[in-house]
Amino acid sequence: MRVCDRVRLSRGPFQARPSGFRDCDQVGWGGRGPAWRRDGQREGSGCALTPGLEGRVGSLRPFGSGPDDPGGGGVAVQRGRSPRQLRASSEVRRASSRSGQSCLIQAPAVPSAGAQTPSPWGRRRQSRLPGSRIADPGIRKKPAMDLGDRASSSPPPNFRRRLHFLRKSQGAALSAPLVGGEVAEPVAREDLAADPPRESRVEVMDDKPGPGPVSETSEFLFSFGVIADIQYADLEDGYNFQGNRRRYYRHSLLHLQGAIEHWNTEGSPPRCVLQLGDIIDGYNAQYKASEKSLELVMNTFQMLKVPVHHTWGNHEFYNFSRNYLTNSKLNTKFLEDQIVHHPETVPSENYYAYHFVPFPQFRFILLDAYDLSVLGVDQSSAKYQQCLKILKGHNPNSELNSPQGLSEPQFVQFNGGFSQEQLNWLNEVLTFSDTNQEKVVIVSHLPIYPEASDSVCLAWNYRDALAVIWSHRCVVCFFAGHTHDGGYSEDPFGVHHVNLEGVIETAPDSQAFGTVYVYSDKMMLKGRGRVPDRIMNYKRENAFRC
Ligand SMILES: Nc1ncnc2c1ncn2[C@@H]1O[C@H](COP(=O)(O)OP(=O)(O)O)[C@@H](O)[C@H]1O
Repeated sequence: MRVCDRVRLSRGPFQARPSGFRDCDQVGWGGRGPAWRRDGQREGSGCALTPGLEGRVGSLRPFGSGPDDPGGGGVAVQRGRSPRQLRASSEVRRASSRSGQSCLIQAPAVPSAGAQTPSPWGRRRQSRLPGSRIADPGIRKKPAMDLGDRASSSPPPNFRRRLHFLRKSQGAALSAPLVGGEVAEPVAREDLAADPPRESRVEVMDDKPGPGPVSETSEFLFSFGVIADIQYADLEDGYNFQGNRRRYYRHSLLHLQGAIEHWNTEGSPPRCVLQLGDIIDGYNAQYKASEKSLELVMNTFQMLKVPVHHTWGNHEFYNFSRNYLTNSKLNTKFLEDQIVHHPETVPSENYYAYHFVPFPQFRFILLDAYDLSVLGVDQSSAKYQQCLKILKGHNPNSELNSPQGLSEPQFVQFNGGFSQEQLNWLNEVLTFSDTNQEKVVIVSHLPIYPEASDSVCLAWNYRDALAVIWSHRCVVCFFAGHTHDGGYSEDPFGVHHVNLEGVIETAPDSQAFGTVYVYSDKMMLKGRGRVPDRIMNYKRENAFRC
């Protein structure tokens, strides 16, 4: 990867102080394309060039530019390349949009994760989704965005030293991670493996080729399960909003049972299971079946022999208020880890987020992607008014669930965002993990990386979350649900973004869950059914290679 000519860190009201910002070449973000209405008619025109890539100074419009917006830790990268050069150098990929829109995503000029990471099972897997609509090939330019004060923000601490180090190291493989601009000792393998099972094996599904030999130096440590968007309801099959994806409301419970049976009988049981949100469907509320359905699904989870961590998604809020959820079995905060003498790593009660340690030196962080949301909050509350203002400020549609015409299509009612308070807390936890050489896995219902997700499904202020994560070296991967179609990308800083395929849109003869096998040098997602396998190497140093 090339070190960019210049990197700018845009700073807004975002208070978290990054412990060091890594350089990157270019980051691509989802654009907007023509929309198809339910009746199949097309609305709107061709795809817009990705915001920020059309000017000579690449820019990502930072969230939080207004007084009511949270965050503002967006990044601006890539200078001195014309739109034509950018288009020529960037792989233009098409991705489907759940809104029925198609969009073009400008992939980074650097080799993308899909290209860098050899497919573990011999096939190259992409985040390109089945059934995607192809975007209009005509690319419409938008005027460059005004960065205002942010463009002239000073670079992060240690930036110059870091850049100097990177330039000096061009061509040389960096094996040691950076901490605060200094070269740190590599994490010793022994440190990672306090008491791991002495085995190096991965189960292989019959329908997939084997993963190939696991390196002899790679030591298996532990595993965990992942499952997303169960959306159970006692209803006949239906369809998604666009009417093109079948939803198996009843069968989703059987899929869950199958996953639990699998995890319960694995030779080396997973340490825990991560439930990525939308456990029951919003339709339950209409039929006044919310509590009954939740009970049914939770009773099924009772069969699981290991702890389950529940994330909250939009469908949780269609069924229940935030207050209700806080006092329900869906609140698994009691499983949190408390770090003695580090009160800054204790989450506030204002959002549903916590961290835990399933295995020594591995910290998992569960985030609340609806911390800023109009869902589940009392409409008379100040928070509701604040969130509605943010949403309406970015979405002028009368139907706030519609992304039609939006330059930032993630600003829809069924999404939400992270408050500054939560981002500051995340920054503190990641700082602790950096200092203690921990590896971190982050979980959220909403995805935050455009390359791995439909742009309509991203968290409102996904850039702020990325800015925090990218300012630390400890994060290995970010698991999200919500899209149902799945997706994957390794970002330029070596963070693997996995969007898990949703159970609700999984046919009865298939499956949708996975087990992640954690090794001393990588994580391997073994997908079941329509969940693809992934190898996620701990390769943060790649972000600094030329
Ligand atoms: N393009 C859209 N325009 C208007 N409403 C939409 C649109 N997409 C989704 N919705 C509405 O938003 C809500 C959430 O959508 P849904 O597809 O059920 O979300 P999820 O993918 O989380 O299951 C539903 O009430 C749905 O009707």
